[in-house]
Amino acid sequence: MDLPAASIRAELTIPMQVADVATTARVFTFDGLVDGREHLAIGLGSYAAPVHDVPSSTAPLVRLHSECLTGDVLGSERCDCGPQLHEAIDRITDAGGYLLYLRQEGRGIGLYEKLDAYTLQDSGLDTYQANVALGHDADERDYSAAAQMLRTLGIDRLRLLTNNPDKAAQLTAAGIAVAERVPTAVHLSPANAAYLAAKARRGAHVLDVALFREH
Ligand SMILES: Nc1nc2c(ncn2[C@@H]2O[C@H](COP(=O)(O)OP(=O)(O)OP(=O)(O)O)[C@@H](O)[C@H]2O)c(=O)[nH]1
Ligand SMILES: [Zn+2]
Repeated sequence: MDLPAASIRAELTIPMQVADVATTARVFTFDGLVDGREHLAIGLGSYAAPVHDVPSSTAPLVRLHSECLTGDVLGSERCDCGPQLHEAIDRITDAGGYLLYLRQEGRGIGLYEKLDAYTLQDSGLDTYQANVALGHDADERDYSAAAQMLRTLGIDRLRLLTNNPDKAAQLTAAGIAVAERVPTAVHLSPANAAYLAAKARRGAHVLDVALFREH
């Protein structure tokens, strides 16, 4: 699939403190992304160093993290996005790689629509049925911009931290080699059990029960 080339718009260093872990992030913004959204690439560990210092022989650990304001910022327990974000920051800081923070709130339907979908879920629909009831696809995410960002950073081969095979399939179709799919933990809480069960039932995610972590 031919994607137009993007370019780096700015590159800056941000010192971070996440939970107990202090780390440094190298943050990139981009021009020319196909969906016009303000996605970030965040280099961690050895990739927090300027790109030209990074050895090209190692496949970086990469997570495509879809924005979830309620989970990432507010600590909502309706989903497992917040703990997965923190897990990704820890693991990528150790291994070296990139967190792509993708502005795909609500699997691409936006924040207000996601909250409407939550209301429908409170009256009995599951997470995918609620999207469809609102006139959306079950999952509207397209990872073309993520592939453009990776190309721009000089990454054409990576290890992908995810339980979602669609992310690997879309990157592969865009010409990025996924050397390995590294499972992310499943962070189980009473409030997100139905959501995780719906994901497992739909079968589009590989949820390894051994990786379920109780809060
Ligand atoms: N529409 C909708 N979006 C949701 C809901 N719960 C979480 N999300 C969004 O789903 C996205 C995260 O997707 P998940 O299916 O949890 O995980 P994933 O990114 O596909 O897979 P992993 O890489 O394994 O974490 C974020 O954008 C959340 O805002 C929901 O009930 N409805
Ligand atoms: Zn979430």
